[in-house]
Formats: sequence, structure tokens, C-alpha cells
Amino acid sequence: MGTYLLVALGATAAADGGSLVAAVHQASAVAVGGLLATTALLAQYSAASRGVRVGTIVAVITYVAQAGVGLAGRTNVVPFDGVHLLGGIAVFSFLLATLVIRVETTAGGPVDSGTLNGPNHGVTPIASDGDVPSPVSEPGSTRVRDRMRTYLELTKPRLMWLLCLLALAGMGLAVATGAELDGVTVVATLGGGVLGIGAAGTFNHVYERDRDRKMRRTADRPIATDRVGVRRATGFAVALVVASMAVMVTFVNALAAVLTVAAIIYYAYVYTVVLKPTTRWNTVIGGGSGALPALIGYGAVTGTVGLSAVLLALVVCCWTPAHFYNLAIAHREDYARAEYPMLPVVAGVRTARQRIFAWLGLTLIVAVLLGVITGFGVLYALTTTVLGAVFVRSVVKQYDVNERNSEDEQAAAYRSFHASNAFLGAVLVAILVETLAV
Ligand code: HEM
Ligand SMILES: CC(C)=CCC/C(C)=C/CC/C(C)=C/COP(=O)(O)OP(=O)(O)O
Repeated sequence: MGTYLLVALGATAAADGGSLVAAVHQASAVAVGGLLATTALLAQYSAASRGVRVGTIVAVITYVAQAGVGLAGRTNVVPFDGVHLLGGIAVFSFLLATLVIRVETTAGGPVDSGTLNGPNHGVTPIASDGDVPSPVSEPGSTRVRDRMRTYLELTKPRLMWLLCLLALAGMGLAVATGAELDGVTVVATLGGGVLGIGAAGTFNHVYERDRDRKMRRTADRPIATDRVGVRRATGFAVALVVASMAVMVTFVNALAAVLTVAAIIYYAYVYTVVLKPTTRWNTVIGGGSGALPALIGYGAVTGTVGLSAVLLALVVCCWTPAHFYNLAIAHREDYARAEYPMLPVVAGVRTARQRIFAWLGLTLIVAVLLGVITGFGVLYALTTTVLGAVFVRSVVKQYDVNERNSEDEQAAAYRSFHASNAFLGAVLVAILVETLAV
């Protein structure tokens, strides 16, 4: 992650042209170079696998070339900024790949390589949504409150904070281009967005009710437990769509309204109905729905779609598999039982963890590109680096658990899941501060 810090700081230095950041970048380059050389040397003389030895050497060679390009650029002999950025990304990628080889070859226990075949090995679900209704009869006011809570549960409220933060960051990117932001647009976009997410979530509950019953994590959902009927839930979802559109069209603009409908259809139909039950790529392709709020926020303010918003959406697209595969690992028995072809179910845990590393690496790379084109400062560079490091570390730690299908394994996967949410949340807040703070 030291290399990543260099890339992030280098991008910042290039953006603000300031000498302080440039100086810190150069000092860090020397320190990280020392660390890298030591690591490579230790790898050659230890029992590390061939992959690790070769990987660290390749990283060192690229690093030296990269330092050369950096020095040449400093004296303005070769103004190779783009090459220097790519070189940094290359070193980072080699090292991440080497890390994967390293954790795989030193993992203590038998790494799960295959797909699930047995029914249920006694996994205890860690998370579950919602309360099971009490059988005891209750006074009217409690019943009304329960009913409201049940309908609220249909809207998947727990995802909303991050999706709202994403839309806000989209608005921040719009402001960075010089657009004006007003309170009505902010409130109406978030309000219309929340109604839209509620609609999409409710459709998802309706369509998945049979499979939800088969999964421990979801068996107590409102429709799966018949607390709400299919027709009522569908009516509720339609009402939410109408309300969302009314808010968007009246108080925001046509683009935001169209993108919101697109997000609802993308999640409730393309992902839920077409992709999720049929292909292992469901998460990768379906993640696009959750990325749309970046464009909705930007479009709400500017009436157009801009490059920075597209890059932010791309960050979220790359982040989504790194976010979800952790849960898919923790609940793979559930998914297998409901016959969803989630990656860990059809390709095994080992492959899923590799993909988490790969998508996380891509997320970090696209995040740097976003920083470069928007000219973000040190706060953004440090946030992506530190929270990125926490996320990477949490995934490495998943390999420390030896016992397959144990509670420890689930807990480790859940830590990565929470790290993923903390990472994206912090990056979005950093974007907001960078774009809105004067
Ligand atoms: C294909 C895409 C995605 C899949 C399959 C996925 C899957 C999941 C699942 C299964 C949960 C557990 C949820 C529950 O039942 O409460 C969850 C939680 C969550 N997801 Fe995702 N997710 C996706 C995309 C996103 C996106 C794009 C965001 C936001 C930008 C997001 C933010 C969250 C948040 C905030 C939580 C709640 C965490 C908590 O309860 O502490 N997810 N996700
Ligand atoms: C602005 C707007 C309308 C956005 C809507 C898009 C949206 C709700 C994206 C979130 C994607 C998501 C949480 C998937 C959950 O996966 P899952 O359904 O597989 O999870 P589950 O197993 O818990 O049902």
C-alpha cells in the first residue's frame, strides 16, 4: 500500500503543483523503495514460493524504472507524467498480485478449492434482517407500528445511507465543475432517490420470496413470512415509483428522473430477474445499478453526465464485487440452497477471494484516475490509501482462518464486508469535503 500512497500522492502533487506534496511524495518514494528492496531480498533468501520471488523482483525492476521516469520528469527533461502514473499503477498491481500468491501459498489450512456439494454444514448465520412477528396479540398502536416497520423493511433501508452518500458525492463533483447547488435539489434528489431505492428493494422482495424462504439470512423477510401479501407489496412498490418520479420531475429534472427509473429497472428486473438466478457474473454486471446514483447526483445539479461522475460510477462498479463476494463467501451455503450461482458457490472460495483482491485493486486504480482528473488533494489520497489498506488487510486475514465453514471464517468475511462499506463511505466523504469545502 506504500506504492499506492506514492501513486495517490504523486497524482495530488501533479494536480496542485505544490512543492510540499511533491517533497512528501519523493521522501515516501525513498522509504517505500527501501521497504520494497528489503522485502524482495528477504523473499529471495526465505522459503517463499517462486511466484513471490519473481513477483517482488519484477516489482523492484519496475520500481527502479519508475523512479527514473519520476526523476527525469522532475528536471523536465522528459515530461512523462502519464507514463509515471502508469508505472506506479503497474508496480502496485505487481505487488498486489504477489500478495495474493503469498497469502495463498502460506495459508495454513486446506484452502477451499471446490464448489459446494454437501447440503448444510451447520453454519450459523451472523446477520439476519428484521424481527420475527410476535405471536402474542398486541394493542392497536403496536400493530400499526409493526406494520410500518414491516413496510420499511421492504425498502431495504440499510443500504440507503451509502447510496445517498454516493448521490451527494456526485453532486459534489458537479459543484467542482462550477455548477451551483441549491437546497431543494439536494433534498429532492435524496428524497426521490430514497423512494426509488425503496421501490426497487420492494420489487426485489416480491420476486425473490420463494428463494428467500430457503435462505437462513433472508427467511424472515416480510413477504417470505407472509406478513405482507404479494399484491399489497407490489402496490406499495408501484406507489413508491410514482412518488419518486413525482419528486424527481417536479423538483429536480428529467435526467435525474430517467436515471432513477433506469436504476430501479436495472436492479429490480435486470439484476434480480435476469442476472442473479442465471449467471456467476450477476454481481459484476448488476453492480451498475448501484453505481447510478453517482450519475443521478451529478445530473440533478448539471442536467448532464460528466466524466468525473462516470469515473465515480466506475469506482462503485469495481467496488461492488469486492463488497459482495465477502458476504457471498459467508453465506455460500445459503446461496447454494437457493440455487443462486454466486461466485463462491460455483467457483469456490479461493477464486472468490482472488476476485476480491482483483476488484479491490481495480477500484483503487480507478479511484486514482478520478483523483487525477478532478485534481483532488491530500485528504482524498490519504483516505483511499488508509481505508484501502484496511480493506486489503481484512481480506488477507481471511486466509488466517483454517477451518472451512466455521464461524471464524464467516466473521473474517464479514470484517471485509464492513471494511468495504467503510472504505467507500470514507472515500465519498473525502470527495464531498474536497469538492464542497472552500
Ligand atoms: C450487485 C450489487 C450488490 C450486491 C449483490 C449487494 C449485496 C448486499 C447484501 C447481500 C447485503 C446484506 C444485506 C441485507 O440483507 O441487509 C448488502 C448490504 C449492504 N450493501 Fe450491498 N450489494 C450490492 C451493491 C451495493 C451498492 C452499490 C451499495 C452502495 C453504494 C451497497 C451498500 C450496502 C450497504 C450500506 C449495506 C448494509 C450494510 C449493513 O447492514 O451494515 N451495496 N449488500
Ligand atoms: C437510485 C436507485 C433506485 C438505486 C437502486 C439500486 C439498488 C437498490 C442497488 C443496490 C444493490 C443491492 C443492494 C443489491 C443487494 O443484493 P441482493 O438483492 O442480491 O441482496 P439480497 O440477497 O439481500 O436480496
